[in-house]
Amino acid sequence: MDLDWEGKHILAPMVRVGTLPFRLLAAEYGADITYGEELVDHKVIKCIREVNEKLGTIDIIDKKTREVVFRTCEAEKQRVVCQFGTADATRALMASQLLCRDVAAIDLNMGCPKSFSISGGMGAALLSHPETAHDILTTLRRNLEIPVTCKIRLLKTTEATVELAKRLEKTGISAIAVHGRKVADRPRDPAQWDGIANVVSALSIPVIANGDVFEYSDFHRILAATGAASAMTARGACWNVSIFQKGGKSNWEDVKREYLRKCILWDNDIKSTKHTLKQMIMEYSCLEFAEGKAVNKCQSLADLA
Ligand SMILES: Cc1cc2nc3c(=O)[nH]c(=O)nc-3n(C[C@H](O)[C@H](O)[C@H](O)COP(=O)(O)O)c2cc1C
Repeated sequence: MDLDWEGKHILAPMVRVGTLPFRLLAAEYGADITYGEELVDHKVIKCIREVNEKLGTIDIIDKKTREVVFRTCEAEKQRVVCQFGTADATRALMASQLLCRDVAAIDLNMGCPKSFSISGGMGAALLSHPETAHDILTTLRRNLEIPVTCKIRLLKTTEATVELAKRLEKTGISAIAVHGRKVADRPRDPAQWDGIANVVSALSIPVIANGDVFEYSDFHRILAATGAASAMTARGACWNVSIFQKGGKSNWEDVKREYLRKCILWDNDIKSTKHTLKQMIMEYSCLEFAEGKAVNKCQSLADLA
């Protein structure tokens, strides 16, 4: 069954941030669809799927190291999207098959500009290899029963972006997220909402607009400016995940406390927990102050608590 992609407020994929506690908290504040952090296919195909009776979760665990690569639970099954970093259709399918019964959709990352991704032919490298992206998406579409989507950036020209988006649409994907920046742009460069609007005008499938949603009212602004079906936020949510709340953001201290409470409840990875807390502190305070220094020193969730 397809997901409804219309009028949704969406948590963007974020490495080291978008793990189970963060996604559940986003949903509690009002996020309709929550993307997990990018999972690299090479890593996932070395994993097994285990039911964790103690926590009530489904865990995708590395066979050798027992590292939890992805953790989810029944409560988010209808809204969690699993994003893959991949450059190969067979590997992408093998990785997807391990967890497709536990998630609402599978997404292909076509926007990550980091050298690790690009050098492996993943992320933004796929923007210049549409034939590979096409191969991956059609393979996933033909073999999976859940919706398949992808997330792109803008290309150098409007024509190129629209041509790519149309080509991807033909693979039968359910929706496409467009981050309104080019590969060379910095996060602080303003997102080009008009670039997203051009893709919306050219496609029939739902477009998810992404870039510079920092307040609840920005969801409506970006939808009005682009004509997109739905809107997605990354940094706005990372800094204060209560951005999804209609009545305005909650107190930052309360959000941090609730995030940590959920991390303890779901036994979240300490590195991911620290990283996320540090992102929050950097935005609203400073890592050099007592709290930031204390978080830096912590080695366990108990220390953080
Ligand atoms: C901490 C962080 C991690 C990110 N990780 C991913 C990722 O795993 N996959 C992805 O497609 N984009 C990733 N992005 C990009 C965001 O999903 C989003 O496209 C970008 O930040 C623009 O949205 P914003 O202006 O709301 O921040 C990440 C961004 C941030 C800030």
